[in-house]
Amino acid sequence: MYLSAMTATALKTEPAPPALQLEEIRHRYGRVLAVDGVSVSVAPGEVLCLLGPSGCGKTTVLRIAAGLEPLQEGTIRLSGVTIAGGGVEVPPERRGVGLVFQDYALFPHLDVLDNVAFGLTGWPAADRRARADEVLALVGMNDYAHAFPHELSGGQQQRVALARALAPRPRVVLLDEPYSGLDARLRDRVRDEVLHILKASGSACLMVTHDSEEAMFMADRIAVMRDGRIVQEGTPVELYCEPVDAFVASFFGEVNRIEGVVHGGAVETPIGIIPARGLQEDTPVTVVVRPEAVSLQPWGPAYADDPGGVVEQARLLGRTSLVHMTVTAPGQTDWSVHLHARVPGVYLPRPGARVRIQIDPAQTFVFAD
Ligand SMILES: Nc1ncnc2c1ncn2[C@@H]1O[C@H](COP(=O)(O)OP(=O)(O)OP(=O)(O)O)[C@@H](O)[C@H]1O
Repeated sequence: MYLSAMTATALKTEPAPPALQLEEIRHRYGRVLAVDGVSVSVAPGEVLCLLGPSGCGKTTVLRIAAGLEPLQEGTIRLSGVTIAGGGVEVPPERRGVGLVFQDYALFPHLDVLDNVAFGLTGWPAADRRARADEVLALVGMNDYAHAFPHELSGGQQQRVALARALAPRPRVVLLDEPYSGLDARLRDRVRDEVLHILKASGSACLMVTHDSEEAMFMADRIAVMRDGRIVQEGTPVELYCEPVDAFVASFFGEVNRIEGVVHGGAVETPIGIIPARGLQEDTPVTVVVRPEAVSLQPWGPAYADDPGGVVEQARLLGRTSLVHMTVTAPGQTDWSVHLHARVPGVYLPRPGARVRIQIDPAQTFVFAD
């Protein structure tokens, strides 16, 4: 086929529209403003996780994207085409979107195979069967092809629901806590498989979770939500290493918090002087220190001027050990904080032992209160 030079240039330079784009979504349940101006886009082949605590509005965003909740305000586009907003409202079954929702149940009167094949309308019979078998094998459920949903555990039903959503190779997949019914070992395997399936299929995925580790495992980008709004969006590395506030920092694992006040561009604390760039004199602040930012060494006389802690408890958690300490400011007896350190491997100093502490500044943050 002949393309004019101009068309060819346009084809080369025109970026593909997002597979899914939500713009300024607002949603009320009666007087509750559940979603307050959420905008996100997911590129083809990208996995974006909405991460936030219970009640922050993330499921509502996903339900609106799916069409399970009518859009009240905003616009939704699929590959650049408006499917909801401005008087348009395409019903869920015509959006070409794969859904795995807690309440989007399997069809009770169909067996597992037929549930999975259901969405493959228009496929030749042999291809439907082959594709259904293929996705059931991917989620480890091909032995149950002829079982009915009521004969399966919650976790097994969830795997079938995943297979059903992925079978038609949709452009966009919406997942709401898709692994919540699975035990830890199965969850690790299934989510690993789902990630590979999504990446191989090129489907864009918007996933909701309250579990930061799950979000970091799955996501190319994460949008953290609080009270109906997105408070920070970025790659997992950006969110972990440059959180915008203590809420985001603490969402990526338990943190130590130390209250203080900025003096001369820094905050003096029992664990040392922490730089507080860009914050005004006398600003009350919270210093956030990840437990993995704290490294420990047995105490020695050479460390007399360094911050030191007295161990209260030490527990092995598997790959890491968690050490609870009281840290007292050098040269003072009545200014101390309780601090947790997470150290690799088995490191279990006995209660009462003195340890020298060092803090990794890259994992220590100062936020104005
Ligand atoms: N059908 C409904 N009717 C009334 N209020 C609702 C409804 N669904 C959700 N809400 C309210 O809207 C807010 C957001 O709920 P949503 O389920 O979207 O949050 P979430 O972040 O997904 O929480 P969870 O992780 O617990 O599912 C909450 O305050 C919730 O109580």
